[in-house]
Amino acid sequence: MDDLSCNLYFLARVLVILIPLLLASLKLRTTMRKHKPRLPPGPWRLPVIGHLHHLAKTPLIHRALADLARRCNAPVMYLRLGELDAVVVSSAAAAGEVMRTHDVAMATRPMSATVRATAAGGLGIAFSPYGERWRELRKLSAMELLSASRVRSFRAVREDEATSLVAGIAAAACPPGGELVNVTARVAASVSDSALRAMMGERFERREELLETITQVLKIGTGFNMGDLFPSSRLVAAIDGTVRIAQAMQRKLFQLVDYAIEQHRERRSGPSAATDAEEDEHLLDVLLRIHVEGGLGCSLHEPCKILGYDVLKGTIVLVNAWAICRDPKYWDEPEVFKPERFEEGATDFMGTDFHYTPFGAGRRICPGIAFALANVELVLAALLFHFDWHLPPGVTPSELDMAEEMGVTLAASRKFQIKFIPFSKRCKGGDNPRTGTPVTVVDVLAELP
Ligand code: HEM
Repeated sequence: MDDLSCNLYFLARVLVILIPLLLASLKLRTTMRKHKPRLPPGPWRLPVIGHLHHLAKTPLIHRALADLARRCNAPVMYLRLGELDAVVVSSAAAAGEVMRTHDVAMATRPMSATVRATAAGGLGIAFSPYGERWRELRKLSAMELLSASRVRSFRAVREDEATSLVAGIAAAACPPGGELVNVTARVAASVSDSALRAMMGERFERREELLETITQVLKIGTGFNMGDLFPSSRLVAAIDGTVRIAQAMQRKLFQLVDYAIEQHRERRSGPSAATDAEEDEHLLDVLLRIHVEGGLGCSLHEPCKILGYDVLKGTIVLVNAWAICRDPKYWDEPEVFKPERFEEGATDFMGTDFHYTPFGAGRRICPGIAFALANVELVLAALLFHFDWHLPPGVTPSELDMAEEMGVTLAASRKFQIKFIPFSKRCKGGDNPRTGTPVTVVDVLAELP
């Protein structure tokens, strides 16, 4: 074979290999373009950190996300947060698609490294992946722990705690003391005691430690620590240190719960056990019974579309309920305190109106609604009934610092000091017109619908 034939033969062989490859790559590109997901819009991003720099202005992430969504005019917005893909939902219509239309696909909560450490990998109901185990836990909550009849059974505990709260404030507020009262701390302690007594039947000896640990867990579990955003990097996790702190907290929580179980078991087997009425069953008894009797997988995020945009498998979907609750599209003067906006009862808070979802919605809606309402309603009604509330001298309502603190739940960053003036008749133990006896918190309860 001469040189020319040799070259032509070589060229032909190259072409025979290249042309199919080129055609295949062209076809792949056309197919990919045709099937390229239509991701939601988002702001400009940087390498490595993605969109994190847009959130650096404030530690209050919900505010930064709301601001960004508004500026991008994006009720559904895509963000790359370090190594994580996230979609932020900031409108009621999109929230409805997440929590109703795609309820099943969204039913496994994302678990950041910090949450994984504090929640022991998702053993409890709140972070258990959607599946058989979660269904069992949910059934247990609905039928045994948080049912309407169980919540009713703790009525005496609630009334007792509310009475102590009112008495404590009255003692501090009545002359000659007449001091300012830290209402945040007092209400938090009272509601916690009520919940702990419902769980164990007694005040927990190590209550302060337990409440402090829970408060810390709620503060660090937001999912926005550096270790959460770069989960594959051991270096970032080591420098950030939050996961290590979370592990220590989880150990502490388990220790405290073990202690509570032991204390409860001892009490149940002690001399008073025989006199305990059968209906005197607390939440810990129910759990221990089920543990003895026996009883008690993971389905992930399918890809789906929200308002026409593709949300890919593995994406974290954040419904910014805070932003939706402040959207003038749904609320008249959203930043103004107007309790009368709820008077007609036109807005549902049980997960059907997606512009107001304080308890969430869909499959993972809060199962503790009845328990929560019974406590909140009584405490608020008792304090409003017994006292006139005043701000500390010289402070006007517009000067009140209403800023919130970042955490799993958003609490006011500042403790509220209130001057409580007992309504004089009630302060002196005035008469209940029906019974002729002093008005008590039980009378307040009776007035409730
Ligand atoms: C005013 C008080 C409360 C509020 C505002 C509240 C709010 C919420 C919210 C927003 C969720 C997430 C729902 C979702 O993902 O769609 C939730 C979940 C949950 N809440 Fe509450 N909650 C309150 C009180 C309680 C109480 C008193 C209990 C128990 C005694 C409780 C137990 C739970 C549990 C176990 C979950 C996780 C449910 C699951 O993942 O299946 N909550 N709560």
